[in-house]
Amino acid sequence: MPHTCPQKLVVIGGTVETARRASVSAWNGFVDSFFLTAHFSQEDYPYDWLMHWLSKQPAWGRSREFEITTRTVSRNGLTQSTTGDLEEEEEVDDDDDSLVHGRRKRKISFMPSLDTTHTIYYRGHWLRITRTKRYPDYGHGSSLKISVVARNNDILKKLVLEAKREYEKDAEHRVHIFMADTTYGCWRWNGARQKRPMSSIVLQPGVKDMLLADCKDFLCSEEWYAERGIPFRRGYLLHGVPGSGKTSLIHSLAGELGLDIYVVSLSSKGMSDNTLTTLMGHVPSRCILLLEDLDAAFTRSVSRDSSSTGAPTVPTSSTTPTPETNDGSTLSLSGLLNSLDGVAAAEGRLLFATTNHIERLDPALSRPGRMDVWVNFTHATKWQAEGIFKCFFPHKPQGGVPAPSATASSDEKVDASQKNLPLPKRKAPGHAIPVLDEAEISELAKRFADAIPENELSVAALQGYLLKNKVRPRECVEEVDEWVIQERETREKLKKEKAEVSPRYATYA
Ligand SMILES: Nc1ncnc2c1ncn2[C@@H]1O[C@H](COP(=O)(O)OP(=O)(O)OP(=O)(O)O)[C@@H](O)[C@H]1O
Repeated sequence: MPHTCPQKLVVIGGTVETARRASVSAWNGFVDSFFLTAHFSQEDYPYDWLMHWLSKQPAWGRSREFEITTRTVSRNGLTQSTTGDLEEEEEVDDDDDSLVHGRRKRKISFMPSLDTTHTIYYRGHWLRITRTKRYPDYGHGSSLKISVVARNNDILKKLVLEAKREYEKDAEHRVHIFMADTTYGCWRWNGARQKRPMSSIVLQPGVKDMLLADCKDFLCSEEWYAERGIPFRRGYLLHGVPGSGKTSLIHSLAGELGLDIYVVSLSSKGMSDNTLTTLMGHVPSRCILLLEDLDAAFTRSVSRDSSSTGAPTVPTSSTTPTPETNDGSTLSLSGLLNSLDGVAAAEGRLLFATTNHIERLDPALSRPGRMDVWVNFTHATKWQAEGIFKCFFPHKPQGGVPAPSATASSDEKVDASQKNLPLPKRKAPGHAIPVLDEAEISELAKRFADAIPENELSVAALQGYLLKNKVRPRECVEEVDEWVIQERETREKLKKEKAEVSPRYATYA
């Protein structure tokens, strides 16, 4: 019979497949009965510690199946972004020529491939490691399963602690940033940035020290708060003109205090009372929670300039929710207040909020208890202009070694023997930066500050000008008057253009 063969094959194939599945499930049952198993979800830190630890294990050299990636996959900061050529490199090299051509070499990582069980020998035990996708349909959310044959879970505890220690050692010089994902109501790791030295932020004398001391004092006062029944939280409101260093200061403080930053943009699409409450419930106890552009949350104005009305569109009564807006956002003032103060809100977090328009904030939001410390950021003062100039152009002091600069990298050291040479050059990517002596830098910085009008231009604008002249300290000072005139003209032009588009702007500006 011509039809018998395929039918037989189907039956045989089915039987073999059923037998295979039965044996796999029997084997898994057998293994599970002997193994201790720990699960780690991507949403939580231990997952990152272990992925970091795994990526460093020499055992990967012998593994027959693994994933190689250059994409940013976790908050451990080991992997770099975007695609790269595998044969090209293994590490980023600071002296690399490719930097000159605007392209950094990619760092590659070995990771356990998905749905494959890997076996690694660790402290006298064989670990079985499996990474799986938790939400394959959505393309995110991995989890890690580690099984080991052992009498108790000591070995797993040791493993997690070792992975944590290694992770923290590597993360020491970085600040991890997490962004709110309003679609899933969770936090997504967004990258790890090099810590920014506090010395690179130029503010009026005493401001940085005051903030740093306040944060440190708060972080070690948990008992004090508990004894008095005060919620263990502190809020800082940084308000003022754009480009004055609010965000930079927060990043710098996070580095100094060794805290991660959790960023919420309240005006983002899909933000609602429920989402915000869920997010707040998942903020860890010691971190910086950053609410960006607090005033934009309720105006729903895309523009942050003075032409928007500024009037909150929510009723000032803190109990009435806002109607749903076009972008699906249903965040209300009461929702925001509840999520900041509610039972789900994390204890021990430092809340930083930034705004360019403090006058638009509802008093309920900025009252003490929610925002305990207010700092006003203005346009650059002469004092700041002098400070930022000195940051850009470190001097060669009496000893011959240039003072560390905020913008100088560690390889930008000048040998003491160069002390008496005219204009020694410092190495920088593609440039030679002249190192002047202290007296000359001080004099140039003073002249630069004299030419900068008090409280008129943003520090960001000064930084832009200095960046353009980063290898020309003397010329930079000679040409600064001309630059100020140009800046004023540009601003006037912009103002006029905006006034034409929105006549109301002229009134406010
Ligand atoms: N006071 C400052 N000291 C050093 N650098 C500064 C200062 N102010 C601004 N800058 C520089 O200007 C740029 C913008 O600064 P930043 O983003 O911190 O300003 P911001 O006040 O948060 O602005 P916005 O309100 O628009 O968010 C950064 O590159 C930063 O290095």
